[in-house]
Amino acid sequence: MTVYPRRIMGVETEFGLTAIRDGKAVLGPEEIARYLFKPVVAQYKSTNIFTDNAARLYLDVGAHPEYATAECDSLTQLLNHDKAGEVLFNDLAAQTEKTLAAEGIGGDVYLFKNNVDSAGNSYGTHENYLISRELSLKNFGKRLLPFLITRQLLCGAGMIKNGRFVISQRADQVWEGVSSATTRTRPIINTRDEPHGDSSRFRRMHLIVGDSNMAEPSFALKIGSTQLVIEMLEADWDIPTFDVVEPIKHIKQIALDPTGQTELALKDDTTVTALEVQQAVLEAAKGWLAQRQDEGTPNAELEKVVELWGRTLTAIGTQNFEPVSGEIDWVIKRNLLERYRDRLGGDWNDPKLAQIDLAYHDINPRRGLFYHLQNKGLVQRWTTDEAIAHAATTAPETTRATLRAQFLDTARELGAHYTVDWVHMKVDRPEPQTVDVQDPFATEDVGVDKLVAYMHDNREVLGNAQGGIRG
Ligand SMILES: Nc1ncnc2c1ncn2[C@@H]1O[C@H](COP(=O)(O)OP(=O)(O)OP(=O)(O)O)[C@@H](O)[C@H]1O
Ligand SMILES: [Mg+2]
Repeated sequence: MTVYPRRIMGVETEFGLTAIRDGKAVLGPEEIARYLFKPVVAQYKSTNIFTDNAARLYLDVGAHPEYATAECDSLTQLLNHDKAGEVLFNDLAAQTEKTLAAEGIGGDVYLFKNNVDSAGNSYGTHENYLISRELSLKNFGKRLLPFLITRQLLCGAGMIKNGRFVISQRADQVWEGVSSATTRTRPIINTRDEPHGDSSRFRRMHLIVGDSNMAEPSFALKIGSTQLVIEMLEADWDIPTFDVVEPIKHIKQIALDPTGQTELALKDDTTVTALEVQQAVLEAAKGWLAQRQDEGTPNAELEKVVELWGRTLTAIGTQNFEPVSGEIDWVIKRNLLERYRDRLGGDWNDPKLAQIDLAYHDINPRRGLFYHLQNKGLVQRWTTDEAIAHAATTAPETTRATLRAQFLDTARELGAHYTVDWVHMKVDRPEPQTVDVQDPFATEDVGVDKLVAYMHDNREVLGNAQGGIRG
């Protein structure tokens, strides 16, 4: 089986959005979303565009703006591009506040990187991992499930729900293990076959089970641990298998139990705890990493992942969370909420606590509670502001995304009439010319070079700078 130490990955994040003036929402959800996208529409005539860093920024049906990172091939790079999405949306929010003020509507615009709004509606954070076409996704997915249902112990974002603290926001929102339908049955692993690449070689595995993360180390642990498990399964590494009878029932129970002691019933009539599953997978990952090919995500980064993974499981086992209190989202948030709860009289149902819960996810670095903690040095960094700022303007240099960025750069500079998606790039004039890059690992492509040259050669007759973009 092909093992991909260098693997294409992308993360899609939907955001919560509202504009508040004097404590009240000033516009309906769809209206405020339209305001947020006004600068995008003014520039690109569309609410579905590829940005200069080759990511996709769009407004789907409903009112949750989405950012899908460009294709990345290593962990910290993906983190930088995920955080770049916050930067771009935060800029749009600032512009929207100015427009609202100018129109006499006023209000502060809030974007929340979380997964549940105050009415209980859920929106997603989707992880995409390239895997080989040789794999049966159904089988592969089933073997991943025990890890995925317990992964929330490492990287849940936590929230108050029905008067108590739960460690994951999304655990309640998935209804199935592995299937091909997204909206109707919300499977943890979506088998819908849209590889965005050569379908004879690649699959794109689409996971919808994770929470959005604010803390950089939590994001790194979520993606890094998953990468290691995928590699081990591809390599047929000796990784313990757990035939869990009812994974979906357990995922909800695990969210309620920060001790990790939830008993998972196995098909051989024995049980294992959620924490034991994670410990067993971590032990296997350590062995794997010791001989892993140093490609894609550097082994040095994955060693940091494994170290944090171990420290987190120890914290859960001993219930002494001090050693991870600046790294794991649900732990950081629970500490914060408990401090306020005690001050407010001890009731988890206090509406002020719900506000704090939400304010943690505010992406505005000068206002959000998470950023307040990070700016004070109470939350640890995995990357730097400089690297994030670079990712906000520059496509990943090591994947197909860099080709898309070159194409967009020329097309936009010369005012070409063009369309683009993950695979295709097309210029309409003077004659329609389409190039597809079916290999997401490619950083050079003769067809793209020719298309760029074609635009330069025909700069006088390229179009009227309308710049229609297809997602
Ligand atoms: N071959 C690939 N393997 C893994 N990930 C990929 C591949 N090609 C693209 N991606 C990533 O997949 C994500 C696709 O995002 P997009 O929002 O367009 O998702 P979708 O699932 O195709 O569509 P939608 O969200 O509209 O249903 C991006 O983050 C992108 O970087
Ligand atoms: Mg999407």
